[in-house]
Amino acid sequence: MTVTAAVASDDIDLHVDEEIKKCLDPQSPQSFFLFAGAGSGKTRSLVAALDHLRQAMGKSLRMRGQKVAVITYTKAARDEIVRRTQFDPVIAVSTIHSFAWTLIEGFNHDIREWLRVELNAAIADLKAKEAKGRAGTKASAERQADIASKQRRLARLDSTKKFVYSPDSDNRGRDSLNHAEVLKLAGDLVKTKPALRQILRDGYPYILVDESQDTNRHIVEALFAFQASYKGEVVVGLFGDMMQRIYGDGHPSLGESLPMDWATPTKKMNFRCPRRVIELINKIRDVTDKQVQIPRSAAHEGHIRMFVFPSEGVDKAAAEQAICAHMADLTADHDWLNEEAVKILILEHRMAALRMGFDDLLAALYPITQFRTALLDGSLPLVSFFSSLILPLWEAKGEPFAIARIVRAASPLASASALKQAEDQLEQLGKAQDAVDALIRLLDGNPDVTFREVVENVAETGLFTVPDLLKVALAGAGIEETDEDEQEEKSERDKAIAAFLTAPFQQVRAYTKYVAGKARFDTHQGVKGLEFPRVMVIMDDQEARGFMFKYEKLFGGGVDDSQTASTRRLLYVTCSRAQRSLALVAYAENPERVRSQLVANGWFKPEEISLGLA
Ligand SMILES: Nc1ncnc2c1ncn2[C@@H]1O[C@H](COP(=O)(O)OP(=O)(O)OP(=O)(O)O)[C@@H](O)[C@H]1O
Repeated sequence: MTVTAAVASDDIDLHVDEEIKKCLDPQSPQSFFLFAGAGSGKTRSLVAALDHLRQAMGKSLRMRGQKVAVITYTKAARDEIVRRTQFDPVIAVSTIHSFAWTLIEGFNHDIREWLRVELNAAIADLKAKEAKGRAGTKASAERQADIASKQRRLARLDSTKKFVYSPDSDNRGRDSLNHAEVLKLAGDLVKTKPALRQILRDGYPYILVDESQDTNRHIVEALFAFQASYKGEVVVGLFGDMMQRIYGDGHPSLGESLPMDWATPTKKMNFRCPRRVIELINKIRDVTDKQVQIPRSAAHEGHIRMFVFPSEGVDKAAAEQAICAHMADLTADHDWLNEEAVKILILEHRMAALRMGFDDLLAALYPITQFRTALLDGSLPLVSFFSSLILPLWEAKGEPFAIARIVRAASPLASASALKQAEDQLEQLGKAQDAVDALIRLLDGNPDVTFREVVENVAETGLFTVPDLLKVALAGAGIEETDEDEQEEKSERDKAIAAFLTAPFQQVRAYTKYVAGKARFDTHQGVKGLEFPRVMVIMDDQEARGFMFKYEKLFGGGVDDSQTASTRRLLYVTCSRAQRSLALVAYAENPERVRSQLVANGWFKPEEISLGLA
């Protein structure tokens, strides 16, 4: 066997993990920038680096009270790294927001002075805009309200002793900082306060950042400043891929003009995708940095197909169902017919809601900014009242023990104090049972029952405690019918809750599945970092309504501007999730133009694109 034959081509990137190990050597620490294409094993290299640090350095880090900081983009990614590093406490994994807050929490004086400068600058800016803008308009009224609110906050600053923040909430309290402020503040303070950089060095001599192309630019700049202050003492390791930059928060030119002392290992292989998908994503990438990936030797050929439909007059759900059947035939992979086994990527949550049947619920509440995060993670009390109490109770019908468990845990009728106070405990439990029966009768009796009817039923029997916002909405309904002035004064939020209450209760079932991540739908952005055997990407500019991405422009050979560029990057992310086969579905005003452009630019072969489903 010759020496070259012994080096299998699949090992071409093996040296990268060795290079990173060298960077982590405490005798000669070196920062590094590992940027490489999709599926190249960046996350795997991150975990390998952490394993190495735990083994080689774990003991000495623990003795000095130090930790390795890992910053991830999402909570799901954080949990995954925690799991893959066996919950080792020497590895401190956090999202960017909690990392930033750990750095600055308690620096109340610095926070106060920073806020004073920021608020004054923002007020001056708003006043300048107000002087230039037209008076009496909605924009002017909003500016004035904003100025007044910032002035009130400024006036409160000196009496605020302690600033508070929670990475997982809306931070609406008087002394709260908001998410954007915490990131900018942490970035600015690390850049300008040597003492803070020193604390960071003492606590975290290794800082590794996953998905750093999308990591907030203030924090990224602060990490560069930190590394520059302690060259040869600390390691900052950035993992990412500029082609997968899909949020506006990241540093647009990250990696350009990198300091000379940084190592830049690169990877060439894509371990995830089949050959045909790799060929496609190489083409998509071609107009940017021209990085070309190679498949591993055992990679399958795989399948890609593009289906283009007119944007109007198509039954989209039926078309997508038919595409699954078509893909099953084409690929001889019958799991395309299995709901659970196909990941369908949509551009915005509403597209999933329409397809799954919870559109009224989402359309009512999504526009309210303060509800949005909790609505999408399933924790909004006014909906979780239905999704985690009423729905499970109904689903437990016929299972007395399961019902009793829910009632005992949550019903005031069966609480310990209610039972204690009751003269006859059995009679008290009977009341709870009657309330359960009344609710189930209502739900069974009318498939179109609304959220309002359900909550009214529960309020009447007292089966569960109704959340305050729902109570207010129920009471407000009387006013709305009789007093038009009152109705006008209702806030957007109250209107949204009222609209939600008129939606069919049944919609909560599909909603619950979607927010629990158990549906086949996910957003294009939400699947960054993940992989699935069968992927269907739905591109529909019209349905996505004014979204920042425009597929028809990208496919139709429109002007190459920042919108086309960000759409191209998003397409790169979605296509590169596929492990076996990939179906792209575009709804376009001019399907024929899309087809000819995609064949002309070499992304697809003519037989891989169909107009409609022949
Ligand atoms: N050296 C390797 N040998 C075998 N499988 C690998 C190797 N490196 C990565 N993989 C596999 O390839 C897939 C992609 O790896 P990983 O998620 O780490 O890539 P990534 O570069 O972080 O991807 P992306 O940027 O697309 O999110 C995973 O299934 C992983 O287990």
